[in-house]
Amino acid sequence: MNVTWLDLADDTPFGLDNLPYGAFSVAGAPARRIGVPVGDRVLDLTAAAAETAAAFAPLLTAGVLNPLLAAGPGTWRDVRESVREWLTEPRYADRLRPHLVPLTEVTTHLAFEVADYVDFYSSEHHALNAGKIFRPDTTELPPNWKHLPIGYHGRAGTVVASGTPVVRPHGQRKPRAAEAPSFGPSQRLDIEAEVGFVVGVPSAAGTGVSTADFADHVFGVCLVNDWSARDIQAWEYQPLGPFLGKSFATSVSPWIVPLAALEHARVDGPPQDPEPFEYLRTAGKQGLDLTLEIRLNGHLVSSPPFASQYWTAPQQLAHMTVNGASLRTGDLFASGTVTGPEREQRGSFLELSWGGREPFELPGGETRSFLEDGDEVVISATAPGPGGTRIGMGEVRGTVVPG
Ligand SMILES: O=C(O)/C=C/C(=O)CC(=O)CC(=O)O
Ligand SMILES: [Ca+2]
Ligand SMILES: [Mg+2]
Repeated sequence: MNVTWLDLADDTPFGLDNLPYGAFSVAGAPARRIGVPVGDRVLDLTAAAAETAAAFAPLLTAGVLNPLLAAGPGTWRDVRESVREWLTEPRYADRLRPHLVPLTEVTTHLAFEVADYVDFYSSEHHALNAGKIFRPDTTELPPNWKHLPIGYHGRAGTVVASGTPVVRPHGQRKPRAAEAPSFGPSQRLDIEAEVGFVVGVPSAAGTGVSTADFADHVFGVCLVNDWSARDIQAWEYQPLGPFLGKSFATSVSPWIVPLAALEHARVDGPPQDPEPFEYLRTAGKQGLDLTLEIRLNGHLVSSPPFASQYWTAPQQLAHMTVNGASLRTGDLFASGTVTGPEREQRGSFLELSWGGREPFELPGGETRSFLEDGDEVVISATAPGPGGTRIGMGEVRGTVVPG
């Protein structure tokens, strides 16, 4: 649907309306470069910017997106417009063709150096399910849940690139029926399918970022798998919240989709009752109609709808800075597990197997409650693009290896 000198399939997830950014290398040349997937290739943006003597070329030589993230919305727009121009105007074809690498030949890496990492808890369906499973006497949301987007600060240093093997964590756990805790490898290793937001422009301590200023700070969106050891988590988490049950690995997808590519995905968030405090109010469409898919060993096990999240990303950002906490370039905040109202829209195995009490079936007759060694989980997502097209968010992949 776009005019381009490239050979692009009409239904490619990486068309000219998408143009996400990531870091990659190729065999024999380990230096990391910034790339933009288009069709079945990756444009080496580091080389293309140098080739065309673009003013922003120096922002693309660090092997991570951080300098570009820090440059802010004006530069983000310039880069996006330049890439579109390069890929549409035939006069660039000969100069840029050498900088297009087949996607199958690249190794992707963490796209940005993660500064701080925050994880929220913004799906009402997930919060209700998790409450019922972890706290069987609970039938309702916690009393604070509809007043503020609950979150916790996670471990930035263990955010890993898609494809990084996930080592089964060891820790303390105490099944409800057991008298005393025991120590060993987690027996309830799980996933959480989430959407991550990547901060570009920092904010000063003491100021806070209003919901209206979201797009002045946030660069784009990725997919997150917040690996969770449910047995370690259940024993350790009260009263301070998640600690070792979630800090061993958090996987992120390689391509960061800029907010500009998600204009057609914007939808109203669900109605909020009670009306939130002034600093959490928003106007316009602040939700995103992303459809996630979770595959276990190649089998589709769930399709969580992101549009069903109660709290939106601008509200999460406003909340995490309302106390005056500053933002840094590379901060990552994740939505929390994305779970919809239906069984086949649950974003964790905890929910799919209802705490292990209802193992779910895979094609071929196998069943699962939690992850076994060798299991591979792939979370992918698409978003509406212009004219009925779909934009690909890529995927985040990880295989469990014995601890
Ligand atoms: O309800 C609980 O005790 C625990 C919930 C979670 O583990 C979820 C969490 O990490 C936040 C989220 O991903 O929604
Ligand atoms: Ca989580
Ligand atoms: Mg984690």
